[in-house]
Amino acid sequence: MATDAKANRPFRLALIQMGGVTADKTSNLAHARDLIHKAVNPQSGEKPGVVVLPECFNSPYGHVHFPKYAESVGFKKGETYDVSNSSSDSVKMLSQAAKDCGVWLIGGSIPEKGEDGNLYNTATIYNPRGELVAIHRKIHLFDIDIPGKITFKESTTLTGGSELTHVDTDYGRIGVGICYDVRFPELAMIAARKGCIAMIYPGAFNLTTGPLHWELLQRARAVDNQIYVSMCSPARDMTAGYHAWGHSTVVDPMGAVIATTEHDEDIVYADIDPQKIAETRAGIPVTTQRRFDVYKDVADF
Ligand SMILES: NC(=O)CCC(=O)C(=O)O
Repeated sequence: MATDAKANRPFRLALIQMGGVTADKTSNLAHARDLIHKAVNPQSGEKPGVVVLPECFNSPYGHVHFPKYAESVGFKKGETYDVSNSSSDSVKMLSQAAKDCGVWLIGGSIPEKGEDGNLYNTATIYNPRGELVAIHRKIHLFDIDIPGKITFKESTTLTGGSELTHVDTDYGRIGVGICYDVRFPELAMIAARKGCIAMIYPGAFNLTTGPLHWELLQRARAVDNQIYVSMCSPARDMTAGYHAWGHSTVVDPMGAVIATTEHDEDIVYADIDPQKIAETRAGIPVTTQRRFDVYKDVADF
């Protein structure tokens, strides 16, 4: 198990279950900015250290919309990215909001036009100085067909990313995935073994799979890996083309749901305590009982 993550510290996590995403990108960005400011000024309680927006917060969700809303992010791994020169209105807004509010910001996801000309579903992540420190391109595209219920094919216009994302924050290392990525247990398992204290997924499940799988998948990823797991959804809008499940949730390392909501616009807060990970692993020591000598193919990462 990797040990080179920064020292872990407790923090408050805020999930913005944003509503009112329309065809007007400018108004979506303004609303997201207002909600970030609202999230860091809760009526009571401590300021959150990490704030999360949902999947596809600046555009309607659907493959026909991605080409029209796509922006060039321009981030190159390992390089300092000058956000002030960015051509992306979304990146500029998110960077400024993270800086103004002094928080780590997992900026949901946006349709991104990559340097290779492909389109990606991309999360951009900022430190409290407003610097863009990482991006995550959704690896597993949401291509499903449940006859009579839901057919969705992100790959019509999007390309899947090919890198895992682990961000060293002031509170510890955090893994990031996007929505359908949660169905692939390898992401959370590798993140936990690389020292992540949490996996956070901006996401937008639907009314068919949401009731069955949204919470189940988060609890499964948490219990298997003894880390915090959280998903941040948009609010549900029955007038939109895609009906999101909502229920933004935080699950602790024992698999307990410690914060959640229904489907309207809301901000969900939870306290993340690395000590809870240590206690869980001491009590149920699966992290040291693994038998990679028996299933060694899985250990090759
Ligand atoms: N936006 C998505 O990736 C949706 C994933 C989803 O609904 C699922 O069931 O998986």
